[in-house]
Amino acid sequence: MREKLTVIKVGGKIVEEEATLCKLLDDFAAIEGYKVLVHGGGRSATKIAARLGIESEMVNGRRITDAETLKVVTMVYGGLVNKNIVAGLQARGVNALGLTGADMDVIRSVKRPVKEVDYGFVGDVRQVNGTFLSDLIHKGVVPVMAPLTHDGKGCMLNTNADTIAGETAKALSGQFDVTLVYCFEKKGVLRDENDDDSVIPQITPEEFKQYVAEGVIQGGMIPKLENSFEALDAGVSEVVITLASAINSDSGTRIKK
Ligand SMILES: Nc1ncnc2c1ncn2[C@@H]1O[C@H](COP(=O)(O)OP(=O)(O)O)[C@@H](O)[C@H]1O
Ligand SMILES: CC(=O)N[C@@H](CCC(=O)OP(=O)(O)O)C(=O)O
Repeated sequence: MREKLTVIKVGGKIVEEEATLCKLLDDFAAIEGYKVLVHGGGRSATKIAARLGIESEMVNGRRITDAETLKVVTMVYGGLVNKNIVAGLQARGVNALGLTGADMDVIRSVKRPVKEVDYGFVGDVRQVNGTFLSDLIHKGVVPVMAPLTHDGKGCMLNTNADTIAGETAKALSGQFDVTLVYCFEKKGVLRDENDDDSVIPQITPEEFKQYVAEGVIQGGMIPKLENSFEALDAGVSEVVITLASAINSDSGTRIKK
């Protein structure tokens, strides 16, 4: 039987506020067994870019990343956000190691080809070094992954954090029985975004299509669910979308194949 591993992805709204981040780190530290934390930080990047006079533009949930924006996201995700989380986990007795995709060639990507939109320095994941990550994890290290990849030719690339989480979970599913948890500021996927108690307990691909057509699921939730179905198809055992402060409970939305 494969050993259990939990991959938690935490988004920008949770990491930018000290109180919600501290609670998340407490809860993450309490998870038993092997674990990986993947973080976003889009909101922090947008705010710091604005302070530097750089405007942010998102298209279909992805940041248009020109050369100046790439410098900002590399500093914010690979530096500020990642190291705050690593230090916070070390303070809680978790032996965290912060990684971008470039470190030890963990995640290699290719610059997204220009079609209708030119995303600039955005990377589509091609390869995750699951063996290296699995060796680290077995040594008692807890990887903390930033949403940055590299092209193998010297260029860092910006990659959506939900995608990093999905791809990491997929790469580790050969060695572990992986549960992927997307946690954010709502209780799960909601039937009515304004009603916190309208959590949809489980979603199949057919129901997903229906909810998108009805406008129930929209925006950033669409790629999150697409990543979830892809992860399940690739061997991840379970995918849950839930409230950040509830990662150690059974609440939230379970994604079904
Ligand atoms: N049915 C839904 N239930 C919950 N959230 C939804 C739903 N449809 C769209 N959303 C939106 O999806 C967002 C989460 O996606 P995103 O912003 O990409 O997350 P993250 O904070 O994890 O990066 C929520 O903040 C919410 O506004
Ligand atoms: C290419 C791309 O869009 N990258 C994302 C990476 C950060 C992220 O995904 O952060 P959240 O999880 O907080 O949204 C961005 O720059 O916003």
